[in-house]
Amino acid sequence: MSPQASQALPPNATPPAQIRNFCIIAHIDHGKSTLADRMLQITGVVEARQMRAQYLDRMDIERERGITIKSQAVRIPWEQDGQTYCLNMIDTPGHVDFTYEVSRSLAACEGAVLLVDAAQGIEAQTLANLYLAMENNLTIIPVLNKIDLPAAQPEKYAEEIARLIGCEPEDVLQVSGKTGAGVEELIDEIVAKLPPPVGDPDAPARAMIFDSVYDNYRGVVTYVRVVDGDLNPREKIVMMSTRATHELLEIGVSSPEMHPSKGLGVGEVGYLITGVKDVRQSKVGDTVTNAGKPADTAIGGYKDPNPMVFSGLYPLDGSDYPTLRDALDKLKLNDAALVYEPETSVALGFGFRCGFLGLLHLEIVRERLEREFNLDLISTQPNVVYEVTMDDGSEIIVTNPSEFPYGKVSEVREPVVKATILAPSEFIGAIMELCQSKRGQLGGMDYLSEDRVELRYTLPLAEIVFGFFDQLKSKTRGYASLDYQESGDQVADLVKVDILLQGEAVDAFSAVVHKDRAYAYGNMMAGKLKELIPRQQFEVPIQAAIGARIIARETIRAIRKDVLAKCYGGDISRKRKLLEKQKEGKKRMKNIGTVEVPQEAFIAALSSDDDAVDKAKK
Ligand SMILES: Nc1nc2c(ncn2[C@@H]2O[C@H](COP(=O)(O)OP(=O)(O)OP(=O)(O)O)[C@@H](O)[C@H]2O)c(=O)[nH]1
Repeated sequence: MSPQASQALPPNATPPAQIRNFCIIAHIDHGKSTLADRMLQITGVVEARQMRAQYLDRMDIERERGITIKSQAVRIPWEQDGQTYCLNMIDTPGHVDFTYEVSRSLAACEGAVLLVDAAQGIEAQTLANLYLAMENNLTIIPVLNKIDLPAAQPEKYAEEIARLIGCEPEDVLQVSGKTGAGVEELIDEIVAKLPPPVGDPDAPARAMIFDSVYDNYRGVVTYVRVVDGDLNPREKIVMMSTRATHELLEIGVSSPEMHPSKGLGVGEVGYLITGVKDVRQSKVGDTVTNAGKPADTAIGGYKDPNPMVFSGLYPLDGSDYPTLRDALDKLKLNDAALVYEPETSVALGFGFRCGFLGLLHLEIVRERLEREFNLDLISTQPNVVYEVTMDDGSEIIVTNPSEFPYGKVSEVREPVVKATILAPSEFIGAIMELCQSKRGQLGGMDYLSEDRVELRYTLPLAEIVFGFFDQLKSKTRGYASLDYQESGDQVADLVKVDILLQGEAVDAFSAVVHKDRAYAYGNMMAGKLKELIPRQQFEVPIQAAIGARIIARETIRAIRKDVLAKCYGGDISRKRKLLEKQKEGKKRMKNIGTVEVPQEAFIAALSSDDDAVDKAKK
């Protein structure tokens, strides 16, 4: 580096030659967090006594479910050949719903540790993440983990990895995050193999945001990787996608607690605090530059988060609606991908239609609402976003099946994904059958070893949303792994099926399904409701319809439920008690026209698990 260049660096910045930025990519449960923890311990970043399992996963839900939702960076010092290096480990979220965040974390690195469980071998997510890393031109360090396990087969899987990335099996390192074996050698390898970051220290500052987290006390903490120039405290910075200007109140590095610094130079990774209160003002993928000396072009690859799956969320108890609204407002501060708007449903009352990145995202949001805000919620069947072109050329975006237009529709498009499925080869037939039944198109098939195969399919996202993963697991006795990425949309023959109670459509049960599946859906829903809705004093027809055409019908016969039937003799207080109880129960009834439907019936009919149906029948 020239002396001039080093002058441009803020006083405490590390010269790029001594920096290594890396991440760990792995399939879920292959031991990424355990390895990251061990690295922090071995390098003395976290003292052994402070160490708690999965130091980097902060949220309770993350720790309980053992999954990593939010990415984060840690600075790790490392001595090698008398030289002190500064390693930045960027933690990537592990689940398909967060692919965009993964890709931004990767873009902040020069290299990736490809971690594979030595007892499991390569899985679908290993591949998906590897492809993303290769797209970002990262140097890959292949590593087998959990070599302490008796079931480990390091030779077999080293061969598999070598064949995949084109190296020798001997080049695959062997470590155990649990015992610490091989971890020091791995850190040495990171320093030796990964290229140092390259950037222009004299150019206007450009830093990429790869994560942004809401903190109750400090507001939004933004994690960045500086590409060119430098950022210093008290400067005015600009977010290039929105042109919004903020003052840099604090800048620093996390190791892993936050330490303020005098600035960040080329190749460095750290955090910024500007006092903004909403992660939407500090978006992942955006470029930060200096307001006084702004850069002309942003770092490529920025994308707005795009909700892929929608579902209605309703409080079980209508009076909780304001609490739900406040809770969503609070969660939004920490979750740039969550969108919602108020919605009313005849069946479920007041609630919100919410958009999520995927099913896991939906589950996490729902769980946080229930746990952190003490809410009981009903969520409607998740659906994807449809684009409808009408005969007159107008376009409608449908995020709620009950708004799907009738008649005069010229074309409907639905989102599709490219799915990678990995499984033992004995299951090829079962997997193909399943994918075919879900309207999948085979894109290709490769053998990773003689008994394990990778299948690539294009599938409608809507089919994946409807329990695909569970079916895949059960058809392959749990051996298959799945990963998918959005891949545009396709024209499809889709119709809306309405469910009518006594001639009145119940919005919560409307669904957009493929034409060939309409009868099956109609019959299934009508059958389920017949079991769930108690008999009334009059006959109630349950019908499934496409527009005005009825495609399925069930009938609930008339009867009044006589709660006193079992009450012989004349104990008036007992009788009164039973009648009171019946009245109480009626409060929990929703009226669809003149039909009274217990809330439990809605929950059970909307839920896919059979226990709920059994419970509601009791
Ligand atoms: N025997 C053995 N078990 C390990 C090792 N590393 C991790 N494990 C275990 O494997 C399981 C998964 O480890 P995690 O570190 O949570 O895996 P992860 O890849 O971070 O998982 P996600 O965050 O869900 O992606 C845990 O039960 C660990 O205790 C290892 O080297 N040896």
